[in-house]
Amino acid sequence: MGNLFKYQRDPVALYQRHWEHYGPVAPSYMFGKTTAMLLGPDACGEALQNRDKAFANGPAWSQLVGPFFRRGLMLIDFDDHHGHRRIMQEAFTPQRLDGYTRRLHPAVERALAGWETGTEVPAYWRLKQLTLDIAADLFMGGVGGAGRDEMDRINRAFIACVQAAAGIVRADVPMTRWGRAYRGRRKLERFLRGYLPAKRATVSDDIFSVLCHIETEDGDRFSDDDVINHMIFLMMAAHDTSTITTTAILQYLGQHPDWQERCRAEALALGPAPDRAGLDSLVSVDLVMREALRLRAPVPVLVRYTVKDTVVQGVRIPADTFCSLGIQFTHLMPEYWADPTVFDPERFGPDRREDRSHRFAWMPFGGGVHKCIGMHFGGLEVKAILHRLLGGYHWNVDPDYVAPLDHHALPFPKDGQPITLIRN
Ligand code: HEM
Repeated sequence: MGNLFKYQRDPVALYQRHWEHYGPVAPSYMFGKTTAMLLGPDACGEALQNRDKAFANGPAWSQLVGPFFRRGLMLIDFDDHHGHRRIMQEAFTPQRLDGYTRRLHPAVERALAGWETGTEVPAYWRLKQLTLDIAADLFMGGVGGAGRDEMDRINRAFIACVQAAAGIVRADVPMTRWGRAYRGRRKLERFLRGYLPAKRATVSDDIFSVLCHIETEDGDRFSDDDVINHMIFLMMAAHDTSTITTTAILQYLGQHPDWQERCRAEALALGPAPDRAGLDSLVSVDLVMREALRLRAPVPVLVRYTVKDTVVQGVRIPADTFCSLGIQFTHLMPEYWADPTVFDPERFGPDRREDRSHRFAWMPFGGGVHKCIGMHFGGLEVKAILHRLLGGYHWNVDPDYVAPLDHHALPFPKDGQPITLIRN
């Protein structure tokens, strides 16, 4: 297993030790092979920019979650990726984002209606349910006959697919992470394929329908398999990352009542259902979101695989090397950030702009051709949830609380991050 267990215990500590010993390109042993850790903005930036096309996504991410998110946009490369990305880009134009924003508010309102107040709730799990409900609404246009139990099963299927990243038995074996993930994938496919004929037949403004009907100027369109593969990856990418971000923001705002008040004042000034420009004008919420994405990057490590020999920061990396890019580690480097572990959203303010200390100092959405295609949508979703939470509730979190993060796949608080919402 090599460094796998050390990673799961404390990834940043593991990366720090390698940085101190080797610098920006560090050998590391994992799954019986020598891999390369790329540490700091220079090494990560070189891999993300990928000037000599030596780094591929597919063979790297496939080793972690390949069978479950196969042919998702993040798992395909080069010309194939370029073609699919051009089509998918059509689903994220400014006009489409305006439409999604209009649908966001009622979806958030419906999802938040069931939240208990005055009693402790596990914020992470509630938000995960909420973002999945939003995804079902915005991505699928509602889920017709599917009730709460069915949606819970869908949520568990996504969780199983994501948790496969930490599987040790990497085959379809019952009672293992991969076994559960294979079952989850089959469930998701059945679920989505059931809606496909109706989505092909009529045009609506949800992402499922958009993927069924979009066409580039050259007439390129997605096949049925493409639509299903992209939907499964998109729904996972959209709901997991937004959940982690919103959970972290709830924690920090609960520990910093001054920031909570500042954000609330902005939210209340906007009215009940702000449009995209309105959400984008939530300046303090934006600073807090950037800081939360720095301190708790939802994707703390990116992975790549070298398809030919290459050189990073003067160090030769041979072909067929699995590489991990230390995103979270870079976000905490004192060389680029003042008091890096302290919550200080003003560091992103116009007077300081610490994120400009290096082009790749802050990269929660990655960079280069695979940079997150949903980053604007994700920001709008997080802000729409916060806008409603701040407008309706307040909350406190013990200033000494440190989220006990599970690092088997994407980082989440093992205790669910308990929180008590009080109505304003
Ligand atoms: C806070 C929210 C989010 C974060 C932190 C995040 C992070 C990332 C990162 C780091 C990557 C790059 C992966 C790589 O280079 O290997 C990525 C790619 C991607 N993300 Fe996001 N993401 C977020 C929200 C979303 C949302 C809301 C969607 C969809 C609506 C989405 C869809 C995608 C897709 C399709 C890719 C693959 C892009 C490509 O390979 O061309 N993400 N995301």
